[in-house]
Amino acid sequence: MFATDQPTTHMKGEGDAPGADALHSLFYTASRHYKEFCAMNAAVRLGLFDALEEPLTLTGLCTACNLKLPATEHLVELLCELGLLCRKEGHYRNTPLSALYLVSSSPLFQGAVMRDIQNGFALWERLDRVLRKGPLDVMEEAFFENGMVDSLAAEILCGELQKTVDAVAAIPAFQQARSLLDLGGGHGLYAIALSRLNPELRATVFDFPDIARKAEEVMAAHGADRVRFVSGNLFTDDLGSDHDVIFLSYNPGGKNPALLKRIHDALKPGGLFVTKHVYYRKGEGSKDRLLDLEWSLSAFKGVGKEDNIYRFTGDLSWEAYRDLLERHFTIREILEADAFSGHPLAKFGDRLDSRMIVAVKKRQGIV
Ligand SMILES: C[S@@+](CC[C@H](N)C(=O)[O-])C[C@H]1O[C@@H](n2cnc3c(N)ncnc32)[C@H](O)[C@@H]1O
Repeated sequence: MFATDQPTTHMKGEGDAPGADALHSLFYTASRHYKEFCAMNAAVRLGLFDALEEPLTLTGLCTACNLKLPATEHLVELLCELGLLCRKEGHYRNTPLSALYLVSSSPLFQGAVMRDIQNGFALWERLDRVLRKGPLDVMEEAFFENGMVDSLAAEILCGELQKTVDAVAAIPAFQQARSLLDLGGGHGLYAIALSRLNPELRATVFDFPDIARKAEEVMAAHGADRVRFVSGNLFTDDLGSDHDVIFLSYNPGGKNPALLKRIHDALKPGGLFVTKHVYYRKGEGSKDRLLDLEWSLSAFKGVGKEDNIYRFTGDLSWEAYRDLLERHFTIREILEADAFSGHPLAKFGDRLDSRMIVAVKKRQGIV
């Protein structure tokens, strides 16, 4: 049956037919990374890193986490290869990396980021349906509420939050500010951190009502008694007036002229507007095909999505947004992603080439 002289149509090297190595290499890399993610995720969900804050033997670990052999041995050895565990004299324990980010009691625990990535896979598994029938409809509020805000909160604590608020706190006018509005502030961490950097500042986190519970939980955990939550839709509801600072980070309205007018109206003359988003230059196409494809998996029932990642209906190009901004604000500073952003990460943590703009409101209104 397997005689070498048996004719085959697609043997490697025969005629112009390509060998399968290049294809198998794609399968291999993609599936291996996926399996590694599953292994890390299971370890977090089963509390393995929590147990390995103290060194344990394999049997000790199995008892502590109620796990079975031989799979557990393979898992812990794999986690050693990935740099998340180390083994010494028959005992396993966390490395500094897993101790800081994968132990659930750590303030920098990244479990929510992993859950959000996992939720993203559930959408990807429906790609063929999307290709035939179009994007899956999600309520905008539910989309953000469904783990994404928790994930963003965990992710930005690893660097983006600190770099961003340090850049804002370095602006002299910020130290004089008494009121700040964090529009689409979600978890509220920016408002909380900025209020710590200016003891006279009172901050309002404005977001959909579904986000209130999460934001209030974060505020309570940080004892942020000068920060409050106000619920509403930032495109239609009252944003208040005479704010000293308006902060807008990664929001569907980040390139929208109508929202810019509302922000201008809600700021006092001379007030600071700090905005951090991914912009597209005029005529620019895809920044990342994989992320564009992910973007196309779901459609908001609310603001419309356009074809590329973080592009929304009604968005202005980078040039047009900056021109409009310059008519009504004085731009003080434009920071590139390296100055404030964290590591690129799947699903909404992607920095791409985002920018942070610091602008001051001029005296005349937008007409
Ligand atoms: C990607 S998250 C960004 C959260 C936070 N600003 C940050 O940078 O980490 C977008 C936030 O905007 C909120 N949001 C989106 N559209 C909104 C709207 N129309 N009105 C109020 N909040 C909105 C979402 O609920 C979510 O909390």
